[in-house]
Amino acid sequence: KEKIEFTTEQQALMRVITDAYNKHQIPQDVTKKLLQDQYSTEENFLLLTEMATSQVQVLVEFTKNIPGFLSLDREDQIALLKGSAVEAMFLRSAQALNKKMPIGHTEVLEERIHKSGISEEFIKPMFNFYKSIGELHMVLEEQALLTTITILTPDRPYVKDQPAVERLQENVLDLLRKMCVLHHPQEPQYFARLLGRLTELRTLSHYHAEMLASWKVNNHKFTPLLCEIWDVQ
Ligand SMILES: O=C(Nc1ccccc1)[C@H](C1CCCCC1)n1c(-c2ccc(Cl)cc2)nc2cc(F)c(F)cc21
Repeated sequence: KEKIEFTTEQQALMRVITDAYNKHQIPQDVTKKLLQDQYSTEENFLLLTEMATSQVQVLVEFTKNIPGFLSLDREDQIALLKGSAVEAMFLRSAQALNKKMPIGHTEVLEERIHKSGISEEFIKPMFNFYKSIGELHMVLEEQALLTTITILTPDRPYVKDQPAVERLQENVLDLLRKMCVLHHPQEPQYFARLLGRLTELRTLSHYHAEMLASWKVNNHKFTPLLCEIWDVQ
């Protein structure tokens, strides 16, 4: 049985990333609203654009806490944020859906998302992804590290100094690998499965602009920030 040791740097990194991740409150707001009422497709679209806009703002704050992120080239910081915002939102959505809830709440939530106005063709791939995240039963630290790894993806468009991003990402990957052995000792392949989800996440995120454009509403209005980050309008 492998004895897991964390260096002092890794312990500090884990604490900083987990604390920053815990500051996010949006997913609870979304699930609470969705469980409270059945909204029209217009109201759901507005809720999505509002939530997604604040999610981007929260993501910017989160990245400031990633050790070394602010030392990256300024334009590369923007490229990493722009390249990961949609994926981070879908990851948060998956975690929101898979949170432990009172009996029957998850079914209501799923039903309301099915009926939210999203076009049928995207329901299946989206819920497949949510289910595949749920099956992993990630602990909070793993969720926070996986989001960080998504942000620190070196091969995003327009990133100039990829090696600098790789160095930061490697530290987080090393830490995540240890956390996986610690929390899932019976599943030696768990870390690999976790990283495999990032491929599924990237594929799902390719559809996001189409998912929004095909939302069953007459007027697809976006905030300026979403137009910037989400390649819409
Ligand atoms: O807002 C959202 N997700 C969000 C989460 C975290 C942070 C920011 C946004 C939206 C809702 C969907 C129903 C209408 C209202 C918005 N949302 C999505 C979702 C996101 C983007 C596209 Cl293109 C399609 C679906 N999947 C969800 C799963 C959940 F358990 C869930 F609770 C909310 C979810």
